[in-house]
Amino acid sequence: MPRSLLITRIGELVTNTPDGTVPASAEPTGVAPANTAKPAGTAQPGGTAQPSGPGGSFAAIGDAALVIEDGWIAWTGPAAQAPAADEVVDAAGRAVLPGFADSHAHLVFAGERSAEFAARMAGRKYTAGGIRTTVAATRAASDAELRAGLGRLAGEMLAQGSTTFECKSGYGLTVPDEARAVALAAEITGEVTYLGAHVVPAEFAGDPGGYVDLVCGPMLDACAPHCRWADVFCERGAFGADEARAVLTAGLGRGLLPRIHASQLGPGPGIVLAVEIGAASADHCTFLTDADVDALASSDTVATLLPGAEFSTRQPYPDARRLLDAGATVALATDCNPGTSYTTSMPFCIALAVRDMRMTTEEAVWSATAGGARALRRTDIGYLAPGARADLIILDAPSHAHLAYRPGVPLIHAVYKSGRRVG
Ligand SMILES: N=CN[C@@H](CCC(=O)O)C(=O)O
Ligand SMILES: [Zn+2]
Repeated sequence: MPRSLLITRIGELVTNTPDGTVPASAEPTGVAPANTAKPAGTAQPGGTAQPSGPGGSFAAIGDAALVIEDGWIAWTGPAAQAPAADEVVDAAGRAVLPGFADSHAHLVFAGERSAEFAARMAGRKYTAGGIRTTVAATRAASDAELRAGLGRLAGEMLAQGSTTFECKSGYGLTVPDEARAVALAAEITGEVTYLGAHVVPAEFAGDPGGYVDLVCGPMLDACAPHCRWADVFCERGAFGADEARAVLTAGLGRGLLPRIHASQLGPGPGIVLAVEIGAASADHCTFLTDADVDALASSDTVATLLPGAEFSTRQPYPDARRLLDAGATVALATDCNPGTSYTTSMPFCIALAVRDMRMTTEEAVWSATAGGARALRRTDIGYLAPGARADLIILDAPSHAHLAYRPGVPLIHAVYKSGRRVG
């Protein structure tokens, strides 16, 4: 018999309905379609779920409980109806949420670029060229140094409630350095992304086509065994549409699913390309055209917004409302990297999204959990109902809204991954 754990006296249990269905054992209330603006609802027991939008729904139960068996959610519902279990945790009125799914992070690097950040705050503009500074430091670092940095950042993420995170290469840009980056990333996450096409390294400045050939050929061969995803920075100063298509098509040929950095620094072809090629996600989406919004709204490609990057580069935030109102699925992620967004905090990104991108608290939490799961094409995380992995967080607060209402405050009381307490 599997050992069971009951978490009870939950003030607000955020369940989510990522696939548009209502969890069988729960009667969620306070349900707001993730794709429409709704006032914050207070979770209460009983009531009826509203039909969900194409991007799934935020849903929550008040005075709730959940049961974990063998690392999976076995039951959710009103605390008064909770079944007995081998162990009991008293949440004492705290909120319980699915763990955050951070679907965009660059964690394998050495050095830091605080001087570049300070110069930007003093008025200098961000350019993709800063990436080369980190490439030089990363190439010079030992495996042990890179592994230590990766472990530190992964620890920060877990402590702030990210139970799943993606990790890209992209600061090596030689065959051995990229292969080393993805191998190190694979030691700590299953969501490893090959980003050999981050920028053209200085030694290929006179031969960008030669670099794309390397990325699509020997570098891909060396990296593919460690990766699930291929990515490309499709932007002026990095790679154009044809090069991006070549890289993502080559990745598909090796079984790597596509995702893309698109329209971060200006409007460009990346979002439409992402939809055309069936990418799981188009990331940044800071500069949107009507065609971009239409393409995202009529596709399975998630728009992953990275407000930490706009915060740290002092750019305008992406227009989340326009995407949501058009029916696109929106995810939030940290974009943790030493250049444009040196944060590992999903709560910080949620606060920015609510305060500065006019997302409701429900939409922001859905996007940071179920939205991130969608962006990673995962059906086992991002929600809490039978069938979901028991990846969850207990907040030191009675409701999810506190994540935006109390910005900068460490609100993560406990973190469970596959039913085991890890933070
Ligand atoms: N835009 C491309 N890559 C990173 C920035 C990397 C850097 O500046 O080091 C990003 O997602 O923002
Ligand atoms: Zn990025």
